[in-house]
Order: sequence, then C-alpha cells, then structure tokens
Amino acid sequence: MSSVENTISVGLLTVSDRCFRGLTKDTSGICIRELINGGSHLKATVIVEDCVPDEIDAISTILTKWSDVLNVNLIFTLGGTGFSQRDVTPEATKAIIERDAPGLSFAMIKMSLEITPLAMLSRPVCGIRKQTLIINLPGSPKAVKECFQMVVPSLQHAVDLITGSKDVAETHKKMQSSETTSVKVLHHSCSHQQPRNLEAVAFRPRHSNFPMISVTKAQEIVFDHCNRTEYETIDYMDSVGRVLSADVFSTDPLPPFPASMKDGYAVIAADGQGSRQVIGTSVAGSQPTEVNVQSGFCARISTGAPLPPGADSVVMVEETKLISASEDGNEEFQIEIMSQVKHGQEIRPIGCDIKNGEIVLERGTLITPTDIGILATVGQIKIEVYALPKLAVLSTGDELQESHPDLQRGRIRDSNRPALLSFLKQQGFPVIDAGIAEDRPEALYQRINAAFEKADVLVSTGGVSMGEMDLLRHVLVSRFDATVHFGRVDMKPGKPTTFASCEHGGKKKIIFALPGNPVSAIVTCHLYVIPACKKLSGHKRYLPTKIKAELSSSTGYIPLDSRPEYHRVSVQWHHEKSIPFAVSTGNQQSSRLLSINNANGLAILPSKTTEMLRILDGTIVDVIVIDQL
Ligand SMILES: Nc1nc2c(c(=O)[nH]1)N[C@H]1C(S)=C(S)[C@@H](COP(=O)(O)OP(=O)(O)OC[C@H]3O[C@@H](n4cnc5c(N)ncnc54)[C@H](O)[C@@H]3O)O[C@H]1N2
Ligand code: MOO
Ligand SMILES: [Mg+2]
Repeated sequence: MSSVENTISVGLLTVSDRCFRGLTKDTSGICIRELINGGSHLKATVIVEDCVPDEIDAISTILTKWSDVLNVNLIFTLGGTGFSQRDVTPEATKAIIERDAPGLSFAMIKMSLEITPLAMLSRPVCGIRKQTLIINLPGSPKAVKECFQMVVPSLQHAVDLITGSKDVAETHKKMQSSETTSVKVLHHSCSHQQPRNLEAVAFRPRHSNFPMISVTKAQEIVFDHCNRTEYETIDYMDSVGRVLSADVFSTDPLPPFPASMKDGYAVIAADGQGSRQVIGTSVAGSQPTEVNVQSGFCARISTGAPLPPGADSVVMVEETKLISASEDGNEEFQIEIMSQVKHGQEIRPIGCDIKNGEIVLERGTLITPTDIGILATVGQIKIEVYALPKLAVLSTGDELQESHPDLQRGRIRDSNRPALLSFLKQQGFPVIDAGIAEDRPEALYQRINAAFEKADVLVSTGGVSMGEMDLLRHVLVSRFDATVHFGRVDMKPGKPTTFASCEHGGKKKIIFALPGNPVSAIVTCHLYVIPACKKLSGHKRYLPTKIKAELSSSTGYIPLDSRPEYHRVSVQWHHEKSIPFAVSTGNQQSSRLLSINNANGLAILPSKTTEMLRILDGTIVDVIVIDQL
C-alpha cells in the first residue's frame, strides 16, 4: 500500500549561461527530475522549473519568487557552485536565505570528497527562506545524482520541520531506523532507474501540491509572462481594435491650402465694408489660380474651398447684399459687404488642423473608428501594429461529445469549447479549434502538440483538479517540459486554474488550463485569458473595468464561501440612484451555465470569516464588468 502523505513541492533552477542560451542541453535538470519522479523514495513533485544565466540577480529573483510567491517546499539549484568567475550561485543563495543549513552542504562535500578530491573546489550553500529549503547542487549530472542521493533521506523531515507538519515525530522515527541504508549512494545511471508511474491512480497526489495564491497574485504572474514585441503591417481598414506599435506621423499639412470656413466671399480685409465687384468663384476641389482678388474685388467661395490669391479674408454670404446681377441671375456682378471685416477671418490656415510631420496617433493607441478617419486623413494606409497572439481552444474529457441533438449514453455535450471559441473570436483574437482530447496522456499530448503547431496560447478546459483523469498538468510537465507557474487560486469558481509555459519548436507557448466546470471556465477566461491576450496584443489597459454597485438578491443576503467569490450579477440602474444594483443571478453552482447567462458583472464577494458568514443586500461591492452595461 502506498502512503497517503502529502508530497513535497519542488522547484528546479538550472544556473548556466550555456543552457540559458540554448547552447547545451540541461542534462542535470533531466537527471534530477528523473531522480525525483522515479528513483528516490521522496514523495515530491516538481512544480516549477526554470533556467537562468550565471547572474546573481537573476538567480536570487527566481529563488525569492518561488519561495515567497509559490511557497515551494524545496528548491534545488543546479550548477554555478565552482571557483570560476561566473560561478555565483552560492552568493545569490546567501543573499536571500534567512537561515543557514551548513550541515547539508557539509554532508554533500564530505561524501563527494570520498569520490574525488576535486570536491573541495565546490562551494554549495544550503539554507532556509520562509518555508522553503534551498539546496545548491553542482552542475554535472553525476555529481547532482551523488549529492542528491546524499541529502534525500533528510529532506522529508527537513521540510516537515520547516513547514511545521504534524508528521515530524513519525518521520524522524522512520528516518532513524533506516539511517544506515538510506544514505548509500546509488551508482546506476539516471536513465536506467524505474520511474514511478505517476499516472497510476494510487500514486496520484492526495492533496494539491500547488500553493493557493490570490487572484491578484495569479494575474501578476500571468502578466509577467505576457510580453510581446512582435509587430506586423496591416491595412488601416482592418485595424479597428488593434494597437499601434509605432507612432503615426503626418507627411503633409491639413488643410494643405488656406481654406474657407464659410460659404461667402473671399475679400481683402483692408477694403472694409461696402461694395465689391465679383470676379469669379472658388469651390471646394478647384484650383483658383486664374482668380486673383484685387482691391475692390471679391470672389465667391464655398466652405472648404481654397482661398484665391490676393484675398485674405472671407465674409459669410449672410453678411452681404446683392447689388447687381445678370438678367438670368446666373452671374453676380456686384455685392455689398455689410459687416466689419477682420484680416484672416473665416479662414483655416495651412496646417491648422494637422501640421506637416506631426504625430497624429501615438504608439500604444487602441485603434477606434475615429482613428481610422485620422489615418485616412494623413494617408497612412499601411500601419504597424502589435501582432495578435494566436489562440487554440481545447476541451478535455472522455464524457464530452460534439454538440448534437442526439446525446450518447453517459456523455454530455461540450459547451466550453464553443463558448470560449466564440468569446475569443468576439474579442478579436484569431483562434483555432483544437477539438476534444480524451482523458489519456497520449491523447492529450497529441492534441496539445497539434495545437502548439499553430497557436502561441493554448486555452484548455478540464482535467486540472484532483481526479484520476485530471492529467493535464502531468502531461504538460512530463511531455512538454512545461513550467507550471500556478495551479490553485483562491477564488470561486476557478480554484484549480492552472497557468503554465513552455518552449515548443523554439517558441514560447503559454497555457491556460482552465477548470472544466462551464462557469469556472468562462469566469477564469474573463479574469486571466482575455487580459493576458490583450496585454500580448499591446493593450495598455488590459484589466477588465471595475465599478461599484449595491448588492441585491432575492433572499436579502448572500452566504459567503471560504474562497473569495466572483458572483454573477446583472448590473441594473435605477433612475433615482447614483450607483447601480448588482442583482445576483441566483444559484451560483459552477456547473450551472445559466448563472452566467444574462450576467454582465462579477461581484467580488469576500471570503467568509467567523464574524461574517453572509453579505447583506445593500452592501456596496466591486463589480467586474464582463459584458455590455
Ligand atoms: N477532490 C477534489 N475534487 C475537486 C476539486 C478539489 O479541490 N478537490 N475541485 C473542484 C473544482 S472547484 C472544480 S472547478 C472542478 C474542476 O475540475 P477539472 O478542471 O478537473 O475538470 P473536469 O474534472 O474535467 O470537469 C469538471 C466538470 O466540468 C464538466 N466539463 C468538463 N469539460 C466540459 C466541457 N467542455 N463542456 C461542458 N462541461 C464540461 C465535467 O463533465 C465535470 O462535470 O473540480 C472539482 N473537483
Ligand atoms: O472552483 Mo470550482 O471552479 O468552484 O467550481
Ligand atoms: Mg476533474
């Protein structure tokens, strides 16, 4: 029988300039992963991995983040512990640990000295930061294996002590009884070890290894991974909703000539009031070079038409009187100006709307239909915008069938994929349908692999909780070498929301593995996927809008959950109230898709406390806007 104890969460940080630049394979990383997954008796799961260059800041930043944010139990650094100038892992570790653990360093060096005197040139530092034990391992796979085997028997107990687990006494007893055998160095190579079959149902973890993080923290982590620098040139008529990646300049002034602002007469201001002889006309679109206005003369002019040479002002037709005209009325001979004339009146000088070379739209502008007018006006018909991330939507689950009136026995219709595909399309992102994957590692692998061929961002639903068929994270880590940045968020719905990234075909891939429950999938898409994709597309404001609203329900109160709840509401205005009502949509079960139907907001309700078990109608709450108000 296997034990049902909790497993240790592990972070693996490879420190190597060459691995970081992709010049060398991370063989030590592969080795220790195999040791942890298969070869040791340590109940541990690697939940996060990364590779950094030999830089103190890069190393200590990751160590701090994994300890403080992810709350990882145990971190192994790999490499950078020697004497060369670039070997700074011990310094980076020393900089962030709060307590030394020299016994572990000593044990590793002592054991290594029995194998090679060169071990005295290794400088591993071990120590504790918050609830995390950090161990510097050397860089070579052989030395990694030897040192790991040396310290592994103490690790469960060390973690129990650090985290204050109840099983400390028990573990201590077990350790003492097996002390003599457990410190032996195993000499078989990593790849020959029998890996423990993590897919076997009995070995699935019985507690989530993922620290529960807040929504704000989860969003921060997501946004940290969503930075884009890719641009593309597109036709301006296809650009509404896109974000400019470069400033747009005018290349000529507007108006390009002094233009009349009124329908009337072009005159010389110094002539003042009184009669004028009409010598011609300037209408919009004409080039009135043959009309030259001299003192005592004027020319008819239309709004937007160029001012004829000689004239310096325009008088509106309403401020003139006809004195003489041809008999048929088709020709004006003389008019009278009845008002005072100011030099330059009713004229738009060259460039008064847009100067030549002026920035008309700044980089970062989210293009609206008005901006299309601006682009058209300055003749910039090809523009540079941030490229959109390409998305793929995958459903997972043996129970799912394509939507069809006929329902097969034991099945349900897949609603997540059609809903998410439509939602992402509506938001303007190119998205492909990655289909339905059965709950088998190979099937999941094939579908994800196919999706990665075409997409940068994978949005999957299902298979991320604690069930025996919830294999998604395992497949991402074991088959795609993905790093899971978080796997549990303190929110309802959406607790098992998982965010991961990996390299595939030389490109970074981002994975949002959303929970399978239909409401959870939509809510988490609003909170993470859409903002992330907006950020990737260059949006400056990518978080959903938040407003204040007054809570309202059919029962007078809403019971609070142990997790902060994103309660579906319909935001409604009352003409006598200054802020709207957030009217609960009723039963909030995360399987009940109807609870999000007609909802245009998510009211953020706090988690319950002993003092506060329910929230009363009339309470002012923050509401995230998810649809038209
Ligand atoms: N022992 C525990 N069980 C569960 C926990 C937990 O903490 N411990 N968390 C619960 C929560 S919260 C959620 S949310 C769900 C998430 O489950 P998964 O993401 O693993 O999703 P599945 O198990 O695959 O499916 C859950 C549910 O949703 C239905 N589903 C899945 N995909 C679709 C789809 N494309 N269209 C329509 N409906 C779908 C599926 O049939 C299940 O009913 O886990 C809880 N369990
Ligand atoms: O968190 Mo789950 O998403 O409550 O249903
Ligand atoms: Mg499940």
